[in-house]
Amino acid sequence: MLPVVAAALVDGEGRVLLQRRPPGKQMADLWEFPGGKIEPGESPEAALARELAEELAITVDPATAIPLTFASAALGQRHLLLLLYLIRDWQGEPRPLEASALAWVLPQDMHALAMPPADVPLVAMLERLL
Ligand SMILES: Nc1nc2c([nH]c(=O)n2[C@@H]2O[C@H](COP(=O)(O)OP(=O)(O)OP(=O)(O)O)[C@@H](O)[C@H]2O)c(=O)[nH]1
Repeated sequence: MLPVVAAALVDGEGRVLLQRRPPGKQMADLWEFPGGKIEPGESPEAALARELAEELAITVDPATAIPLTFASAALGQRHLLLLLYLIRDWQGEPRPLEASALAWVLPQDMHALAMPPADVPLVAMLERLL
C-alpha cells in the first residue's frame, strides 16, 4: 500500500492548482495535484504541508487542510491510496520548484488535460464538491 497525500489548492475563482510532472519521471508530463508520499511516522496533514513547501514554496497550516475525498487504484505492483485535501488558505505565491509547469484550472476543464488514472474520479468529485 502506498499512502499519498495531495492538495486541491482552490483560489477565489474556484480554480484548482495543478502541476505538470517533469520529463524523466514516472508518469512524465501528466498533470497532477501537488503532494507526495507520506513518510513513516508522519501524519497526512504534516506530509501535505511538507510536500507543498518542497514543491511550491508555500506555507500551509496543517490544521486548515480539509479532507475532501480519496482515490484507491492499482499503481504498478503496488496499490495507491491517495488522500485529497482541500486547501483554501496558504502563504506565499506557488512556484514550480519540482514541476515543469503550474496551471490554475477549473475542475470542468481538467478533462482536457492528461492526468494519472487515479485522478480521474477525483476530478469528477471536485466538479460536484467545489
Ligand atoms: N502528488 C501526486 N501524486 C499522484 C497523483 N496521482 C497519482 O497517481 N500520483 C502518484 O502518487 C505517487 C506520489 O508520490 P510522489 O509524488 O512522492 O512520487 P514521485 O515519483 O514524484 O517522487 P519520488 O521521486 O520521491 O518517488 C506517485 O507514484 C504518483 O504518480 C496526484 O494527483 N498527485
